[in-house]
Amino acid sequence: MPHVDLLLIGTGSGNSILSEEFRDRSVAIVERGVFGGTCLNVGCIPTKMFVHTADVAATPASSSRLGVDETLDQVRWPHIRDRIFGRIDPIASGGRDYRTTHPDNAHVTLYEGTARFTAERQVQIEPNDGGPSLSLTADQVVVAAGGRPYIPNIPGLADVPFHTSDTIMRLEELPRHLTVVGGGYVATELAHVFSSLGVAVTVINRSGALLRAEDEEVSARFTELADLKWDVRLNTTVRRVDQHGSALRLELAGPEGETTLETGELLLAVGRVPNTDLLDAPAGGLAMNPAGLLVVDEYQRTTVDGVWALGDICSPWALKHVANHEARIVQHNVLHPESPQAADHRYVPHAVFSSPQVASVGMTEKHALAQGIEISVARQAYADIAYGWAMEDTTGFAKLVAEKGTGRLLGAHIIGPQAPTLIQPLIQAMSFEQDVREIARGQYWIHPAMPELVENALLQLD
Ligand SMILES: Cc1cc2nc3c(=O)[nH]c(=O)nc-3n(C[C@H](O)[C@H](O)[C@H](O)COP(=O)(O)OP(=O)(O)OC[C@H]3O[C@@H](n4cnc5c(N)ncnc54)[C@H](O)[C@@H]3O)c2cc1C
Ligand SMILES: NC(=O)c1ccc[n+]([C@@H]2O[C@H](COP(=O)([O-])OP(=O)(O)OC[C@H]3O[C@@H](n4cnc5c(N)ncnc54)[C@H](O)[C@@H]3O)[C@@H](O)[C@H]2O)c1
Repeated sequence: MPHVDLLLIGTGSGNSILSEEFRDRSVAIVERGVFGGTCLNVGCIPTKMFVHTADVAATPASSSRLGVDETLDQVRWPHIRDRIFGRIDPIASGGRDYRTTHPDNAHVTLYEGTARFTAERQVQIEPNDGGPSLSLTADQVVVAAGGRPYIPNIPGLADVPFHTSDTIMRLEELPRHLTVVGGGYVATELAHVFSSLGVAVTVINRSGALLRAEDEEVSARFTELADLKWDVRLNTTVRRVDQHGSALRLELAGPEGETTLETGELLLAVGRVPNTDLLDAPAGGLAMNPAGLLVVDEYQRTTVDGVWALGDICSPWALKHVANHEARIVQHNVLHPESPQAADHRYVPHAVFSSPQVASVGMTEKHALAQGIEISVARQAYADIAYGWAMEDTTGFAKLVAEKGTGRLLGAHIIGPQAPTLIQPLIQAMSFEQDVREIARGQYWIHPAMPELVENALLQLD
């Protein structure tokens, strides 16, 4: 049975581990899908390329309030789709070619197939081309096998065509109507994309608010604004789906009782599941938590000696910046076992690139109160800063949660233009434990730029 120094499962964030310091080690990589993983091929990168395009397409709809009357003449979907994937696909194949043919990677073998544990640090690989399976052992294993869309158990689903985030971005043509099931990141980002490109969108959400995990005021504002653009059905579930001519017919149960809805395309965006089942983690001795994530300690060590994990296979955040951070930790710890580093998960921020945009770090007001912390809460509207006047923004705001007395920032939540960019100084403040008074007063804030939103929010804290 072949043996390698290092076995890497998954080429998303895991692929970045192989620096030149690994050149004297034999390495095997196993990848069952497209080289480069979720973020590059079907996740962050294409979605944000579509989101930017959608933002541009949506501009005419909001420009008349500034006295500029614009119209959207045409959306050329095949051009947009092919422009985006015409950039991404060569990066994925280039990454694969680099690992398989470049002399830098003479010590690396890429196996294209599915790895499944058969013992500790031992896998069986089922090649994608149907060839004979192969077993492999390794001194060290890095599991970076990510996750995939969760497919809910809806009667009739197996007999109809439906989409997940893996497929919807490659549609042949735009439908007249799209139904999105879910109310989280993927649902709200892709609803924005398709509605801005001219598709009528219905969002079906099981709970009573979109982006329900956000601070309550942010989630409520987002839901209120979404309702103005999309047909939002809250507290509603899909009971059944059937093909009806060229359309799909959904049977819904919601506040109005049982209703039906006809739609051109169906997008399921109801969360993701880790790929631990495909790996047969228990056969490798790897412990999982109740959510199916691999159990790791602060050094990203699994429960088996010499086996490490990173990213969506073990991380409750399922965010690319977290996977990247964990990849750097694993890289260091595999190379320098004598001085291991711990991952820093203290203040993990996130952003939702919908319309409006949302960004958040740390505790919501509700979480802080639940912990019995005495808090000061500040709210600053975009409408009350100079750049907000320039944009005629009437709905965005920043909300800060700080500990009373100490000046310690506990959480920051922004909804509105450029929220993911505006929040960065607050992430920095929390990570470096800066006093909010010092950040507000101890530096210049460019006038009249958008970060005055953050400055003014900080100045309001008690
Ligand atoms: C639509 C969408 C948009 C997103 N947008 C953002 C965003 O804006 N910002 C952000 O921070 N995050 C975003 N994310 C999340 C982000 O993409 C993931 O957190 C990140 O890509 C996870 O990286 P990973 O390396 O853990 O896993 P992946 O990139 O999923 O890599 C895992 C790889 O392992 C392979 N694999 C799995 N099982 C096996 C096996 N048994 N054998 C061999 N290979 C296997 C898979 O084929 C895959 O290529 C988005 C996700 C989606 C779906
Ligand atoms: N901007 C970003 O960083 C970004 C963008 C997209 C995805 N992601 C990552 O990918 C993950 C997956 O995104 P997502 O939007 O699929 O998940 P999510 O967890 O954000 O949202 C899932 C939604 O589906 C609903 N839901 C769950 N089970 C359901 C069921 N059985 N029936 C009906 N509704 C159900 C939930 O109430 C929620 O509204 C995210 O958690 C995030 O980590 C990140």
